[in-house]
Amino acid sequence: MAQTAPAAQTAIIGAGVMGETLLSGLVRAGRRVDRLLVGEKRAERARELEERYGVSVVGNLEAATRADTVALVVKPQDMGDVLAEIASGLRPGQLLVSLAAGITTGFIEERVPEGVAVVRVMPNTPALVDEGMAGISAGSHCSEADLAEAEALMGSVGRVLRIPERQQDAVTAISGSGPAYIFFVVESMIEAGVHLGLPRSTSTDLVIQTLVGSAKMLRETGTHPTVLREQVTSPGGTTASALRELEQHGVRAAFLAAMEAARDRSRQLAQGQ
Ligand SMILES: NC(=O)C1=CN([C@@H]2O[C@H](COP(=O)(O)OP(=O)(O)OC[C@H]3O[C@@H](n4cnc5c(N)ncnc54)[C@H](O)[C@@H]3O)[C@@H](O)[C@H]2O)C=CC1
Ligand SMILES: O=C(O)[C@@H]1CCC=N1
Repeated sequence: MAQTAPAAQTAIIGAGVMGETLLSGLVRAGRRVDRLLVGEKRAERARELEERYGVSVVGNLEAATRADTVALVVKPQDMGDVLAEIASGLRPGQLLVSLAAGITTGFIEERVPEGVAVVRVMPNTPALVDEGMAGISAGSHCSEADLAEAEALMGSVGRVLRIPERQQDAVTAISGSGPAYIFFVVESMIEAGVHLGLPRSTSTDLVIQTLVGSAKMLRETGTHPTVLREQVTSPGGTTASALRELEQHGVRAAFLAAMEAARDRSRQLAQGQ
């Protein structure tokens, strides 16, 4: 009887917020848990993941040696140490997918054997509900098949866009950090509702549904946000009064400054700062 080849094995090294987001997404997408491995430094966290997903948590070197695809999801500052730990177990033909902000494919390629393919990814946390946005860029020894493999990995938890690596710091500032800006706006609107005298639960319901409805309109109508904003803004009405305050408080300029700061921080992380 013909033997079917076992499914490829994927390892996730670093299973904090983003690593678990990827792990849970792969499990939801139907990936067999016995084809997944995790490397995680904190013993308590490792136990938690073993109990929650039934996944094997092993040493980083073992995870990297046994896997075909290795996702690196540690902090940028820990990347050098992890690569030093796993380099001896890596071989040509394997794929390394880094999800770390700032870290370039060049940084990784210098520290692993030649012929190991590297893809840099900037994901975001909405991947937890399969609505992630990931920008992916090929390293210098990366084939179309490698890039497609990384695309499939991230595609199991949301949308994927192929981008030149020089755009990665900007992508980090927009979609990588972006969910935090949105949650910050949501928090601010909920607090404002409480100031206006609404019960907190009412204010929370109103803000969240307004956010979801607005996001759906953006995606489903394809109408430009300026047009959608104008449709809400009746001449001499309430929205115009509110928007004048936002302009006077420099909110638009604040968003530009914030995203420039995030982009610059991503560049600094690349220098190990
Ligand atoms: N949280 C987010 O929204 C996003 C995070 N990222 C990137 O994902 C990476 C991880 O970020 P988070 O998950 O937020 O951080 P985190 O601190 O929640 O997770 C990092 C995990 O790596 C583990 N770790 C540290 N050193 C290790 C080692 N030597 N071996 C094995 N495990 C080790 C830690 O114990 C921790 O569980 C970062 O590089 C970050 O830039 C990218 C996009 C979005
Ligand atoms: O704050 C950070 O550095 C990471 C990268 C993008 C989102 N979180």
